[in-house]
Amino acid sequence: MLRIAVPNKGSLSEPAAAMLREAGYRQRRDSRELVLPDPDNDVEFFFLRPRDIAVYVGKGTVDAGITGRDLLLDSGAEAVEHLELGFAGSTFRFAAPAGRLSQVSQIDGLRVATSYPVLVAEHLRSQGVTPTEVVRLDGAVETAIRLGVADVIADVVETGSTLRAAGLEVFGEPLLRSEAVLVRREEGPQPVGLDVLTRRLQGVLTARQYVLMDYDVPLELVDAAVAITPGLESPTVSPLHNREWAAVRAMVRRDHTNRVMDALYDVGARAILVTSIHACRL
Ligand SMILES: Nc1ncnc2c1ncn2[C@@H]1O[C@H](COP(=O)(O)OP(=O)(O)OP(=O)(O)O)[C@@H](O)[C@H]1O
Ligand SMILES: O=P(O)(O)OC[C@H]1O[C@H](OP(=O)(O)OP(=O)(O)O)[C@H](O)[C@@H]1O
Ligand SMILES: [Mg+2]
Repeated sequence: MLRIAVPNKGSLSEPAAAMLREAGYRQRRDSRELVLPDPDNDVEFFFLRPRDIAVYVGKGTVDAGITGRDLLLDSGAEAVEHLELGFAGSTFRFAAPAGRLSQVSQIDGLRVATSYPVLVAEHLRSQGVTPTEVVRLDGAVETAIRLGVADVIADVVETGSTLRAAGLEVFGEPLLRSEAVLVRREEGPQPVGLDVLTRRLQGVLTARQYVLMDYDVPLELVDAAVAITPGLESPTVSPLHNREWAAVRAMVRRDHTNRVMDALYDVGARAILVTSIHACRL
């Protein structure tokens, strides 16, 4: 039975559960449940703190887990990224009071507050920058400068509104781009069942990223239309009752939907229909 760690709290928790549910797995109804067997799918879920998940996976007590790339790197655990999951995207950045600092080298001799001390210390070392102190805080890191605990912070930035509200501004290049990832143990054989979990999650990613597009097009324009919708492998072209026209079905990137419909209409396609993909296995 594959043992899978899932975030029990925080920003990763709800989207991780939603993704697993879409992939056909049972998910807990009560947020106090800590373990959830799913015998029909031959897996067992363990609800753990997102920060601890890479540690459990690295030690081999669970086979795989969902966490953030930033948390994985900060953990120093013997776990590696197995699959990007496409949610909880963010950057990890240095920030200081607006207008005060412009490059990472200026952190030399300053105090940095962060919830990700390993990641930050390693990054600064790789840049040859030596802060006087890396102060580890649990959260609300943006307040550390105002309260005099640090001169600079390093934290997760999504919209930037938390930084703005604290009068702070990012500077230097991002330390990394993070998102939710499926992690597995670095060493040893691949756990039995991980391939099925991976295919199911990839199916969810594809179903979220693509739509199905159907349209009718005069036979002489099929090649021009198919060039616009090449699909993942090759689009389906079917005859219509009116023998001068064909029906085409292809997968199209969801975020390209309207642009592709405009282009198809311009080449002469009509009756263009778009449908969501509920589930898929490529
Ligand atoms: N605003 C955000 N947007 C996207 N990802 C975020 C955001 N805040 C945190 N994360 C991601 O969530 C993970 C951290 O989860 P964790 O549960 O430790 O903190 P949290 O989500 O900030 O929750 P809390 O602060 O309530 O404990 C990291 O991978 C981080 O990149
Ligand atoms: O760029 P934004 O869209 O503002 O998002 C980034 C903020 O979100 C998270 O904070 P959270 O709300 O989890 O509080 P915390 O600092 O206590 O973890 C993160 O630590 C940042 O502070
Ligand atoms: Mg937080």
